[in-house]
Amino acid sequence: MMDNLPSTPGKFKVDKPQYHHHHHHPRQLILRWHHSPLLSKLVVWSILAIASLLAFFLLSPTTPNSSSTSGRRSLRNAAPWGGPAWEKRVRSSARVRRPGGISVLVTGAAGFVGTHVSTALKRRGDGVLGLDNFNDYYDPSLKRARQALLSRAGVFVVEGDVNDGPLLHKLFDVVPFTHVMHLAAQAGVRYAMTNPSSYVHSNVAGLVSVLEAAKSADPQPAVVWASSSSVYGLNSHVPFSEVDRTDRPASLYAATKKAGEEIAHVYNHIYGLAITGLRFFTVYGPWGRPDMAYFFFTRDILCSKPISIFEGPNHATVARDFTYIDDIVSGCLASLDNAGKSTGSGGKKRGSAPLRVYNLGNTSPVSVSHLVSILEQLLKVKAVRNVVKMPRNGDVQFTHANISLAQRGLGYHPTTDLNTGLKKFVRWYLDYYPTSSSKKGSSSAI
Ligand SMILES: O=C(O)[C@H]1O[C@H](OP(=O)(O)OP(=O)(O)OC[C@H]2O[C@@H](n3ccc(=O)[nH]c3=O)[C@H](O)[C@@H]2O)[C@H](O)[C@@H](O)[C@@H]1O
Repeated sequence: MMDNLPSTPGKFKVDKPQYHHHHHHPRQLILRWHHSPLLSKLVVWSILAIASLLAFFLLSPTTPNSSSTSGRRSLRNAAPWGGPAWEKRVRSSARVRRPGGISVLVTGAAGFVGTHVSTALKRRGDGVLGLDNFNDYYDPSLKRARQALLSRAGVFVVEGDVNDGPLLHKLFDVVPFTHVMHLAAQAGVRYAMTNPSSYVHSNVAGLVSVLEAAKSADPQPAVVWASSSSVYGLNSHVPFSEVDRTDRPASLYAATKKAGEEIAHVYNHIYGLAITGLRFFTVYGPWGRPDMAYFFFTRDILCSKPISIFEGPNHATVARDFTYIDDIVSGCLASLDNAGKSTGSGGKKRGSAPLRVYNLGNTSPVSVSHLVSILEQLLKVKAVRNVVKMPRNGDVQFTHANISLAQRGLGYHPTTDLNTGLKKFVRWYLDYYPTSSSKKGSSSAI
């Protein structure tokens, strides 16, 4: 499956911005030199040379904000943006429809968490504008289905990349967003060994691009973004608390999320941006990510394909603090509501602003083998289990969140146990892939 993935997934090249820069026309410069024909000729030639160089760099597929591999996707694949009709859709989607409501730019809106957070915000009357590049790290048709869901809820998703600075600036020009919910990222712990550069591109460069746009915006929004439980890495102090060490990541994915937390400190310190990082603990549920174990275990169990269950050294169990999507959504909304205010404007800091990190977990780790048992019960199909030694490709043996900080700061109280949450996932799965239970031996539905 991994072989089909692009080297840099989803880095859709976006069209050049459609607004105009006001440069002096070259003729205005030339006219001043009309009394000296040689000089004017020289000037004309240098201007032409500079202009063609500029045109080369601006139109080349490897402009600074795109990775070299993204050039494989030609400009014609990009969705156009800009223009009065587009701006109207953007404004309408971002319009607040309740007193005291907030207006949120949600990046990664067609992603798993992004879709749920966007619809929840819209439901309570907040303004929401989505941004997503619809990359093909996993089946883009699932993202399109989520987009349809969002569209029915009144959320417009702009098709573009977080690395596209001009697009972000344009969005902030059109809408004075009060908040940014930055969820766009290259997820997945093990895939980082296959495609390391996509993690740097999305999770490091992409985050910087979003924070750059946010710090320049006037008013500056407060930023809430997705970090990861994986930042705890080799930490063995349980349950994981925000004060524990996070300087020993076990995967490049974790390292890019940890880098993001340090980058957040910089933008808070220099520009007065209010920033909250959320360390999500293995989030699952309806409309989830097909690259996650609970999802592909379900698919594979249904078609009697063997599944690999990892175990640690000396047959130690591997466990995760699986957290249900609705609990995560509550935590995200509470984070937005408690984000505090950015103090700067137009790139200048006016005072200190909050900088926070919260664990959003479930506080009850479950072994992978028990997760499989629950799925077997719900699907009424026995899994073909292969217990294998956990490969050394980034996984940690267990995660367990201490959530007291989020309880105090956000009123975060997860209420869904794994059994209940998986029941809802399986119900959705069988509804979304209706042939999956009858079509034995085929996994083509995904
Ligand atoms: O908590 C997080 O921050 C991370 O949670 C998940 O990462 P992970 O916990 O590794 O989730 P899965 O890939 O679904 O794996 C779940 C468990 O199943 C195990 N597993 C995975 C794959 C497999 O074939 N067999 C197997 O036993 C893993 O070792 C892990 O213990 C997400 O995929 C990350 O994007 C997210 O950042």
